[in-house]
Amino acid sequence: MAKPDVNIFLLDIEGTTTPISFVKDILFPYVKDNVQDYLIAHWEEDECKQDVYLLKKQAEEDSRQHRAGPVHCLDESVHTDEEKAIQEVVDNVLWQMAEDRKTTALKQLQGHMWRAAYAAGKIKGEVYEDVAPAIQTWRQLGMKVYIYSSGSVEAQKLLFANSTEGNLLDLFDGYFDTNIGAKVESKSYKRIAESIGCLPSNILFLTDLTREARAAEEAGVNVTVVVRPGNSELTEEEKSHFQLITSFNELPLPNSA
Ligand SMILES: CSCCC(=O)C(=O)COP(=O)(O)O
Ligand SMILES: [Mg+2]
Repeated sequence: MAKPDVNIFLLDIEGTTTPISFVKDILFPYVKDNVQDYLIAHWEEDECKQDVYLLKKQAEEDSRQHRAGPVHCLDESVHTDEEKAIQEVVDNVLWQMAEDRKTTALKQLQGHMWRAAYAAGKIKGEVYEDVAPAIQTWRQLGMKVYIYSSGSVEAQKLLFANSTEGNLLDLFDGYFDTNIGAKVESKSYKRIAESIGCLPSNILFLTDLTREARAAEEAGVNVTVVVRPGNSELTEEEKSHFQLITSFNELPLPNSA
């Protein structure tokens, strides 16, 4: 049953508003297939330099934490310094993606790469059909609606601006990404509440991942787990612990309980 003090919805993207298959089979392969050409084309541009700088800082942190990274075995005699540097970044990006890392550095580069793909009409952001009508109803009832995804804010806006359901940007009051903290850490949800200017108990977070749901709960945020085709199976304990919905239409509206 919805809690009466909830007046803010916080929505995950992958597995919640959007099929996991869109992210795994369309967005991520686009990056894997194009990262080398993208870096070669944009290497001298400020935005790309900033992306590479962040990736290098992350690689240094990973090395300090003894996380296994890619091993470089380039033949010095046939590669220029620039080719070598680009190949190292490509290897790092592919390694992070194979591990499904959610680092801010990786997500920032991915967002910049998807910009061109959306602009060229090569990609359309998939959004479940129930999402936009439900959000419109919530907004008519005076609720505020925010996004919290590991994808960068720019990537989030691109997806919703160029979606299968049209331009949905007007539906959202704001966007959060990992710059506010990781989705599996409870302090991220406290920071989000502070940033919105509300109490954690005013927020209802919708996500497919129970690790994120538990972190939000720990912060005092209300949680509903979204079960969509292709999402990870839930354990019996998870099924009984969390409120579950398979469509946004099933959500009991706050204040209607
Ligand atoms: C903004 S679309 C890209 C989604 C993405 O990169 C990702 O890692 C999925 O994260 P989410 O937190 O939405 O599950
Ligand atoms: Mg998700």
